[in-house]
Amino acid sequence: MILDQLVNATKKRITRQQQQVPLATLQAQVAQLPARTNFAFETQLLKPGLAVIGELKKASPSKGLIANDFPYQQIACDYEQAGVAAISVLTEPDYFQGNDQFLPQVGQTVKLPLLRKDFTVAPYMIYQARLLGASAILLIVAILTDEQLRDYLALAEQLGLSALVEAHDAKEIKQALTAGARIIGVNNRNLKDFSVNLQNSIQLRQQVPADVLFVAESGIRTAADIAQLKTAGVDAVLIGETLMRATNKAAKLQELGV
Ligand SMILES: O=P(O)(O)OC[C@@H](O)[C@@H](O)c1c[nH]c2ccccc12
Repeated sequence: MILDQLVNATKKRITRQQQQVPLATLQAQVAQLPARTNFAFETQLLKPGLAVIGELKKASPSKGLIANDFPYQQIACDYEQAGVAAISVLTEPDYFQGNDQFLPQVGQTVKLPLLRKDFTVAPYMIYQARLLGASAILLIVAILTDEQLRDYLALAEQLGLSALVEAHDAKEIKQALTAGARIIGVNNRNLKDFSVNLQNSIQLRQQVPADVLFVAESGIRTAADIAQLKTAGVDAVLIGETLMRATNKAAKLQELGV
């Protein structure tokens, strides 16, 4: 199963990194940073209207290479000018051709809050996210225990990071809510078999109370998709491939009607 492979690869990578730079070093570095309390990612999604999170993703396990040419700083600028609320940056190297350094480099280029899109499996990665300049991290319910989910949410909060908690079904939404998630993303792509169904986020919308932000993720391609998601009352959409493949990001967003 792909999700297991992603988790295993990430655990290996982080173990290796932790041997080179121990957790205590990252903690000391974070302690030197000014406290951050504005939770910019969440603030952006709270604004009225449908918020768009544009994703920087060169490749993916389901689609292979998406962008041969990947001028990520330029794309980030284009996203910002096109009016997205935040940018999701894939940092996972083995399957998504991401890189941790995309975060600080994109952070230098745009003012928008950045989501570190990776498979968070250790507190180490949350300290990394803060040091790399992210405003938010991704926590995937399916790969964490309830205890980890709660602890990682608390750590993120303590470091001034928002957390997008990703669920795929009603049970996982309940786990996310119980853990105290304030932003829940419902993935339309099943990370176990890659199948995509836009109805997943639409059908699950009502499982999330109005005071928790709801993000519809994956497989969003057309104005009709956006119209349905708006009717369902989602707060935000996370769009990767459709925007990555569009030469003119602003025109694509206009076409989608967001
Ligand atoms: O490219 P798409 O179909 O628009 O999907 C974007 C985003 O939802 C997807 O990249 C994603 C959703 N959850 C993830 C978890 C890890 C990596 C990637 C993802």
